[in-house]
Amino acid sequence: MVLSETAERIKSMEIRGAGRIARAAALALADYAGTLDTSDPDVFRREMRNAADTLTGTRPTAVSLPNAVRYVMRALDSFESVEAGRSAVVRQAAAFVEESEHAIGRIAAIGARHISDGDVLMTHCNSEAALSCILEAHRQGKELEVYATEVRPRGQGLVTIRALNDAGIKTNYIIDSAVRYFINDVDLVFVGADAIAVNGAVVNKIGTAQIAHAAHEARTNVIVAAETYKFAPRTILGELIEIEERDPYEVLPREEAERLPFVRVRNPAFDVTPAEYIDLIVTEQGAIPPGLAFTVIRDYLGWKIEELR
Ligand SMILES: O=P(O)(O)OC[C@H]1O[C@H](OP(=O)(O)O)[C@H](O)[C@@H]1O
Repeated sequence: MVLSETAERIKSMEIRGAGRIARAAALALADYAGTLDTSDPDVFRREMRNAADTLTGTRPTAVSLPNAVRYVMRALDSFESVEAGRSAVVRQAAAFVEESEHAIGRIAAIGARHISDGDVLMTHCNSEAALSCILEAHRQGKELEVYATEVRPRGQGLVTIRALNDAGIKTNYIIDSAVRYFINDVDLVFVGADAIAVNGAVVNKIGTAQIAHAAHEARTNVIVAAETYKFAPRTILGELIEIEERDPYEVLPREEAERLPFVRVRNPAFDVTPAEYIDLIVTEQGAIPPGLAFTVIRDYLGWKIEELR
């Protein structure tokens, strides 16, 4: 697939989910490296950097995307020839995809341990990582019931309830604003993440913070399932994670919006849940309290203190 096509499919959310976006970007770089018709290493490196920038510019919040691109582009830190560079990019992209898919399996195994037989769970949006924990607990024979939210305006909850239905899991499909209405029936909230900051704050689909707040009030634990490559190294430097604000016409059709000149439609795609509303973060390397997020960045994303000077 042409790189620009992958970039467009990520931007339009045809390719969505922080993990899927990361894998699609890695493979797009590998494909692109194969198409570059040059024998000049400098031209090759420049064109690959342009491609990397195109991909990372598609969705600003999910740090899995720049982390994946950075991981693949490390193949070009030093290479003797274009052919060597091309092969290195393809190998690095394949390695990322394999590790990313393996991570989901590890997260499922670790996350399922925190789900008890008879639990009533709540999940939000469509997170491959969070869903893998729920499906694994079900596969282990644990009796489960799930509340899944609709997730306005793009309706990712439909993807989730289809997967839960296909697995034969008793599911309640609710509108986003019904979370606090049902939260007292829920034993555990399980969600994914698009980014995790060094202080343990979790960026995820809009509405997650409200769910976590309602869960905190109801003394219901909140578990976040996320691969280590969703942790955001640059938040160590105090950088904030950009919250993507998407097309207002996803919320209100253009013809209606144009009849309301005094109305501005706001459409943030994510929000930030403070660490104090998160009880556990399950990664493929193990489960940590949000206060230990820095150790993941230090130990798995290669960011040591000296690199920040
Ligand atoms: O990587 P996985 O766990 O699949 O998804 C992580 C998060 O990415 C999704 O964002 P979007 O629907 O792509 O905007 C949701 O916010 C989901 O929780």
